[in-house]
Amino acid sequence: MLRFLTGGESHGPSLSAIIEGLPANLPIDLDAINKQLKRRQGGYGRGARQQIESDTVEILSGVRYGRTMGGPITLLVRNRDWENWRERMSITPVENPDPPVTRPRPGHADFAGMLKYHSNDLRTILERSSARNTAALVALGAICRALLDVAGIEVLSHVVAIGGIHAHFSPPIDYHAIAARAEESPVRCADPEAEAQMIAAIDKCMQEGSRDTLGGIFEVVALNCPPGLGSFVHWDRKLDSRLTAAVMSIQAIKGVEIGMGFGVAEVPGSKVHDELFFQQSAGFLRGTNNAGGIEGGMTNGEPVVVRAAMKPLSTLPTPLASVDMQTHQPVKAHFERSDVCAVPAAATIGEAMVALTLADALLEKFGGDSVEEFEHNLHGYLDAIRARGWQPHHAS
Ligand SMILES: Cc1cc2nc3c(=O)[nH]c(=O)nc-3n(C[C@H](O)[C@H](O)[C@H](O)COP(=O)(O)O)c2cc1C
Ligand SMILES: C=C(O[C@@H]1CC(C(=O)O)=C[C@@H](OP(=O)(O)O)[C@H]1O)C(=O)O
Repeated sequence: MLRFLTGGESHGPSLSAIIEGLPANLPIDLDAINKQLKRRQGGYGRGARQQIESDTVEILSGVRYGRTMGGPITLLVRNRDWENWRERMSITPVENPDPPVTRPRPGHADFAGMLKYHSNDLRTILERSSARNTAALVALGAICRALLDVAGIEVLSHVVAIGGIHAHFSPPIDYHAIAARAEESPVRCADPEAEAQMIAAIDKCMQEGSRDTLGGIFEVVALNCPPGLGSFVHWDRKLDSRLTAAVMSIQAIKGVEIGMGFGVAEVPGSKVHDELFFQQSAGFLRGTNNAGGIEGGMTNGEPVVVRAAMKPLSTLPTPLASVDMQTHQPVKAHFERSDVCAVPAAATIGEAMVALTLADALLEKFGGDSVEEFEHNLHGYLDAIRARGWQPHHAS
């Protein structure tokens, strides 16, 4: 069983994470983790904070000579901005504390958090509710990718919509090509026409007089998952419920769908279900992948396709109506600084959450205290299903 926890505040000294349950001898590449952290910081529309931060990981336990040792792995990502917040984030009481921030931002965790944690200062709420913590999750996801690599699984993403502007792709869909093109795009969108319009829409939201924020949709795809990860036997073993919960846990994500998603409700079954074929040379084949690679809570061998809708960020430069939590007077919500659009960053975080979920599902099915044992179990299973006609298709 894979277990992980993160700690840390947005403007505290650092973020930290512990992950436990990964097998020994898994290769861990610091550059590969840092590459993912850099991807998360990128994307057109991010605010001034990303110019302060330059995220890199430090590994404090669980790895020796570039390989896991089988024990808990402890990670640290420092917050550079902490230097500017030392006094305001002091762990010990200070003589002149910062005045409390009392004007909750509609849409953020401020209002419910202040009531729930009996706080008169929304700063104590935003520090942990902030998506800064996703840097720790992306570092964890990067470690899990090492296990996915052993199984040949790739996790990719791209942005499919920002501010109501949608990318269009004509079949056949080549996920490698889409992800490679998205990697070059400032908004991580592989459709050049939509990309230009998305950039223009973000620019508009940065201009005086029309300042605002934008949400959107990203898609995460996991290629080469063996059939049979997850299970239908209990609600909490179903892979679709685990993937959607993991992606929904990302700040500002308000909808998650797998494959055709909500579209399945609109058309008859004959237009939804992916017909099954068999060819001696290729094994089992599907004509379509409306199920998004999951049937009955299990991977079916097709690409796993997860899409998520992100709301526009709630720290608005032209703040919305709020109420001062001390005086109960009508006020404008608190504003310091904010991202305008973080959908490209959220796509990277979505990949990390999918990688964490798939690593957990792989370990549940194949187990093993060492990578060698894990591989032995994995190959034993793959040989067994190959004997029944299954073949990997290494779908693009
Ligand atoms: C990568 C990323 C960056 C974010 N940046 C901001 C931001 O700059 N300003 C903001 O108000 N919300 C931002 N958010 C969203 C808030 O963290 C989120 O809306 C808030 O915690 C409330 O949670 P909820 O939207 O899930 O209900 C960001 C989210 C992500 C994933
Ligand atoms: C720090 C990050 O994102 C932050 C997420 C966030 C929020 O409310 O979620 C608010 C902003 O924080 P700040 O007010 O310090 O600029 C973002 O910058 C990050 O992604 O590294």
